[in-house]
Amino acid sequence: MRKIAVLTSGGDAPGMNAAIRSAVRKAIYENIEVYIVSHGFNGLIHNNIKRADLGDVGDIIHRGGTALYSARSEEFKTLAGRQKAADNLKALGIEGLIVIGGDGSYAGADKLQELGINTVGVPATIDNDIFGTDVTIGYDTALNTIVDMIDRIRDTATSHERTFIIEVMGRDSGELALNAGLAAGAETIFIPERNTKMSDVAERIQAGLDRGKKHSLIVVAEGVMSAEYCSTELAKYIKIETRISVLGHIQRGGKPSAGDRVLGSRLGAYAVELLLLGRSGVGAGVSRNELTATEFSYVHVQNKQYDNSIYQLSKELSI
Ligand SMILES: Nc1ncnc2c1ncn2[C@@H]1O[C@H](COP(=O)(O)OP(=O)(O)OP(=O)(O)O)[C@@H](O)[C@H]1O
Ligand SMILES: O=P(O)(O)OC[C@H]1O[C@](O)(CO)[C@@H](O)[C@@H]1O
Ligand SMILES: [Mg+2]
Repeated sequence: MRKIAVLTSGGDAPGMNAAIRSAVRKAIYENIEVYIVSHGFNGLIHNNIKRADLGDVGDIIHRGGTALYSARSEEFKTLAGRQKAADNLKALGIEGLIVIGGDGSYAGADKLQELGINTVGVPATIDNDIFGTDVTIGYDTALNTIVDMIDRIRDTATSHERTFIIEVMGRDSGELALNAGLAAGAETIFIPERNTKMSDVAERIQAGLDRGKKHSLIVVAEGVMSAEYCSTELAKYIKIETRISVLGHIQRGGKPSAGDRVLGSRLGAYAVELLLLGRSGVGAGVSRNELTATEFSYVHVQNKQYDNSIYQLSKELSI
């Protein structure tokens, strides 16, 4: 393989820049021509593809977001859109594509393969919802951001003796909510992977009040319900003063943690190695600190396991 391209797709994630830099520089190190595509799959369709040099990825390793811009491309979901994308790559002689993104981006990369482009995925999403890797690029930074925000909320919750309901991102995954809840010492965590009864939550809050505990933190994953809905439902069981806080896109921005930079650097370079080994249709990952490659077909059908012991521990510690 002589020419490859790199793009970022889906929600941006801190550490994507480290992965871009690593893929580009590793390719150059291996004497491969490397191209950068801006605006995700839309950029492929509209031919936003340019030859990259070492300097094109300089001074980005420490920045949040993605220097290549990202997109959610509806056109790429059509065969006609994907055909244009594949034709544009082939016209430049590009045989391999590294897709840095989430599960949706993997689905797109998988379909592009069918049109004769070798594709390798690099898992980057704050949601940590990709099977085949213990952790995705961006998750660690987002988790730390959320915990920092909840710490701030705790200050005011304590001062006013209130219950706060904090809504966090994660789409259908409870990973962010679960681990942020444990790390921030939340009393209650709602995640899509578990069914938590509002009546039980109200009972726990009441038991706390009876013991003299005045404030409470409830973390709710957006995949379960909104903070607003949670507040309305809780009010049916217990009369307490509540406030809601929707953390929103603050969770996605910011300087990548050292962990995300290391992960991005490892996986970006590994994706190049996989393409050079003739692999296609696989997602790069780390499992128990070893680099791994998992077939997209497997990634799509497997659900990432959540760790119930973390949920249990959080419950035991937050009485
Ligand atoms: N089934 C599919 N076929 C073709 N393309 C797809 C498919 N699913 C997703 N894509 C492409 O991948 C893009 C990114 O997917 P999506 O919006 O789900 O984000 P993601 O990669 O999962 O990242 P995140 O969840 O972190 O935002 C979509 O906008 C679309 O262009
Ligand atoms: O930025 P958008 O398009 O509103 O997407 C928000 C979604 O993207 C993510 O931040 C990443 O997948 C999800 O947690 C969230 O549901
Ligand atoms: Mg996704």
